[in-house]
Amino acid sequence: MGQVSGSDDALLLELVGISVEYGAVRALDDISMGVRKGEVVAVMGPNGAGKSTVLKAVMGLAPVVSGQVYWRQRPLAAATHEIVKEGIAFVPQGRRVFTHLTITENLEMGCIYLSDRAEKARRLDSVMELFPVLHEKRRDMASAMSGGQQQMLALGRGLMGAPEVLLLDEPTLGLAPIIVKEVFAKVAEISERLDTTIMVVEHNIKGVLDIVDRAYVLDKGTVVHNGTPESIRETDILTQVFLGRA
Ligand SMILES: Nc1ncnc2c1ncn2[C@@H]1O[C@H](COP(=O)(O)OP(=O)(O)OP(=O)(O)O)[C@@H](O)[C@H]1O
Repeated sequence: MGQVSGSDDALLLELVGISVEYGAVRALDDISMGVRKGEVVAVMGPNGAGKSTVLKAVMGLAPVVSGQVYWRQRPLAAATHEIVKEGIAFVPQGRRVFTHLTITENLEMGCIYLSDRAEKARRLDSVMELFPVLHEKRRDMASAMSGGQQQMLALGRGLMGAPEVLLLDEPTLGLAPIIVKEVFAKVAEISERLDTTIMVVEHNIKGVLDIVDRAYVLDKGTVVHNGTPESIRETDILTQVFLGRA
């Protein structure tokens, strides 16, 4: 968890009254949430609660029917590729690495819009320093990497945009327990070393609560809890939503 800075409680990234509809399915129903500079915030909840849709709504990838996303207290109305340039990176569920490209080429895709070659090289160096495995395998094709290594690559590619906020969608999905620990440790390290603000959607409740400052619990498209990991551990809110009693 990085240093939470700023003179007030202003949210760096904020969703206000957001509703999303996929045809007849109301995936998010008037939700409000956000993240302060330096915070690591989790979004948790059962399958279909709307967690991924929260991140997609920020990135302009979900059909928002009402509400507004604010970035540094200003409405965020840019197209998806512009949002990345604004300083918000999205690491999608399932990693989505380019298997037919090398590790280096995959990383470079994270700042494809950048024409400054020296800056691109600087970012490559710093990402490879953070992820020694990517440096070691930099000339290998991504298809030759394990699931855990591909997740590190997806994180590294997100960081190539030098983001202020990193949005992570289920970074530990499908990984072995020992690798899950490594991924959480790396997310915590990114927060500590780079002071990156992080919003992470996770199904691994125990693991994620150990690395976040705060968490939102979603159920059926609404926010049913917002608080510290301690506040969540002290209530039975998770039992209620996961057993369908909320
Ligand atoms: N592209 C889509 N078209 C239609 N319905 C969708 C689409 N994407 C999501 N939904 C529906 O919206 C609701 C919320 O989905 P979302 O993926 O955000 O949930 P989630 O909490 O991330 O779930 P999971 O843990 O299963 O990924 C679900 O009912 C889902 O079926």
